[in-house]
Amino acid sequence: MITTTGLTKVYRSRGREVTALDGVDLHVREGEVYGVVGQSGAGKSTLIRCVNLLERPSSGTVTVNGQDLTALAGRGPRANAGLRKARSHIGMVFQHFNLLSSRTVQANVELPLEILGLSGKERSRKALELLDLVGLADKAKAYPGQLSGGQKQRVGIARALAGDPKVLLSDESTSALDPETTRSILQLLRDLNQQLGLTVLLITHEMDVVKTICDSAALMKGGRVVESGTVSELLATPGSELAAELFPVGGEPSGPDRTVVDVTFHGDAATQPVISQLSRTYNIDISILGAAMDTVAGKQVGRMRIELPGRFEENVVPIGFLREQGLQVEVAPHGETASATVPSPAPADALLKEGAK
Ligand SMILES: Nc1ncnc2c1ncn2[C@@H]1O[C@H](COP(=O)(O)OP(=O)(O)OP(=O)(O)O)[C@@H](O)[C@H]1O
Repeated sequence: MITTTGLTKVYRSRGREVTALDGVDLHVREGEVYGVVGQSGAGKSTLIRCVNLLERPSSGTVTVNGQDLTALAGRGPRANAGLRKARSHIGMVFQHFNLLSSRTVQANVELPLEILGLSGKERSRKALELLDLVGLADKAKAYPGQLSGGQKQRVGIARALAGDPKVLLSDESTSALDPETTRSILQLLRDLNQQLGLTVLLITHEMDVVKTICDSAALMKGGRVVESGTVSELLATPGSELAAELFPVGGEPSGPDRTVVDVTFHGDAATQPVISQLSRTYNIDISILGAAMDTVAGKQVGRMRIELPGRFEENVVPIGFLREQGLQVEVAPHGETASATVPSPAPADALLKEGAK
């Protein structure tokens, strides 16, 4: 539904150049909720603004619903009309709502419909229908100043849906809201995604947002996408930074001569009693050092850091057992769990690398 290829944006101001996007390839499938995360300055806002051509990329292409927007942007006087039309099918929701305070809630939702040239009667019908969809039918005549932050964002979402978009772009739409309101807005976005088959591309700096509603995610750093995939794929990727941030597990080994293993559960494996099976099969005591379980896209997933008695060489078979159960298993290198007291001869290091594959 959304594809960017080699998307690059270089800002030039006062003789300085800033490369905000550096060859971004993004693939968002139809009907999915896709989250882009990254630290401040990573290029997230620039990316989302380039997707609907609010910002013109320096190079690369943006295709939305099969239409190359970058080609539309460059073709003479009629180009803008084509781009405006294409853009009307891409809704956008903003962090600070961007509502007009002098207009009623209904008139705010009607604004894009005025631009699309709908008659007064049609505008009114559509706006009321959209306000009903976002749970604000009773606030049509209120002004934005009379609404809570969550209600204002619902108006913003209703307005974004006015052009019957296939795609909704959300730029930190819950960052200005408290946790409970955030949850209700995320739920609304999820409901709209499912009811209307809406594809949602959102940018956020909150991992909880990704955990709550995203099917897929990408991590941006320095204008590049450094990791991307479905949440399940990311969890199954050894060393994935996104997976570790989504399910952070801590915990230090209780002493030397212990093997620390990070186990990722997802899919069917998440519901199997693997830890007790492991303990019974090999007659070993297992300590849980840390764990984070949650439901992502309706499926239980999580990570657990466990400690097995003995060094890695003595645990090769139990670790193999965990892998056979379909679990993602990573053996923590000695240094990472601060077990500096554990001597680490070269052959064991080689095994650790093998074990961490
Ligand atoms: N209009 C502009 N002119 C010059 N530089 C810009 C402009 N907009 C963004 N930048 C620079 O581009 C880089 C990426 O900015 P961008 O706002 O896309 O990052 P971000 O990941 O969205 O950050 P944040 O989470 O803080 O909004 C930054 O170095 C920023 O200073």
